[in-house]
Amino acid sequence: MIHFHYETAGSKLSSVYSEPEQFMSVDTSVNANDASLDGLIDLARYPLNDLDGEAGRALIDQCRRQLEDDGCVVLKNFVPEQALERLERETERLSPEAHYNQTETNPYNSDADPSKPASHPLNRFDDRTNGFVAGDRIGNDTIIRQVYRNADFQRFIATVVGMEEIHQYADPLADLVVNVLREGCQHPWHYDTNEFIVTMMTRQSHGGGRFEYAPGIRSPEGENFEEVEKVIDGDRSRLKSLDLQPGDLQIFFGRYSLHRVTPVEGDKERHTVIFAYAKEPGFIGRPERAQRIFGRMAPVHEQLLKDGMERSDSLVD
Ligand SMILES: O=C(O)CCC(=O)C(=O)O
Ligand SMILES: [Fe+2]
Repeated sequence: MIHFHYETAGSKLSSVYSEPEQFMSVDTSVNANDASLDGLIDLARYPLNDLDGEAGRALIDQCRRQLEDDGCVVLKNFVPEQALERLERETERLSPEAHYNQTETNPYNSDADPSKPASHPLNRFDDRTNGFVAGDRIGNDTIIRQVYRNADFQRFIATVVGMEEIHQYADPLADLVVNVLREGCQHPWHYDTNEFIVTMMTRQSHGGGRFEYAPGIRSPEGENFEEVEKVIDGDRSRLKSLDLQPGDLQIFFGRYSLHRVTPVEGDKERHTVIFAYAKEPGFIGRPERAQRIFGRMAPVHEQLLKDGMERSDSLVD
């Protein structure tokens, strides 16, 4: 029996994007591990299949240290050269399925606050113009889903982020998502709802499309609005900018680090894959969010909407 977990006000691991895949399908069960990482990941450099070995432990240590230092770790060329082309073709093939939901958002994905000045971060809205390919469009035979479902990969991520275990989302739209940025499109300054996300770039644009972030600019102790306002005004003094390349894997704690993807220049799309995991099994994003982000719901969301609305007052956006 599947238990549903809703995003609640206190929830740290909620779905920003995606919604589910074939909910009842055995293939999507938690901890499935039906495909080897051989050839998909550079296991010589990143021994995910031997994390208890010396090299594995060194890798974990290094990732943890970097995450502690600035909430972000990038594993360059995680996907080896010979698999890159297949990977790029894969998201290229999937990208026409992207749903574009052009909206204006502030960094908090919230309403404006008229009691604050126009310059206040809560009142700073910018275009969000990226598209998302939902998880149920990403088949079990794809490279990216094989990586997503792989037990060694999951164990690696869990160990690095310091969680006993992590689980695939039970949400068929939000579990695995391709983020598509076309020419002129951007993902403006924001925080993630998820405590951490794992992304893999599969295609880089000719220009722009840079990932920029302000490490740890806010914390559970405070929003630090003053500093956030400076960043939005163009102060780059505390920013880090990543030159992500296809095949790089990024693990990022986006809840405390303000971040954005700058506008894409040129006619080549920028693609990143977003792997979403949760602390508990059975996690499903809110139906309204699925509708907003993917332009539709999965059957499981419709069911939740029918059954669970009396709990809606405890849900946040
Ligand atoms: O595409 C990326 O590099 C990251 C996008 C991002 O920040 C997000 O989807 O929340
Ligand atoms: Fe983000």
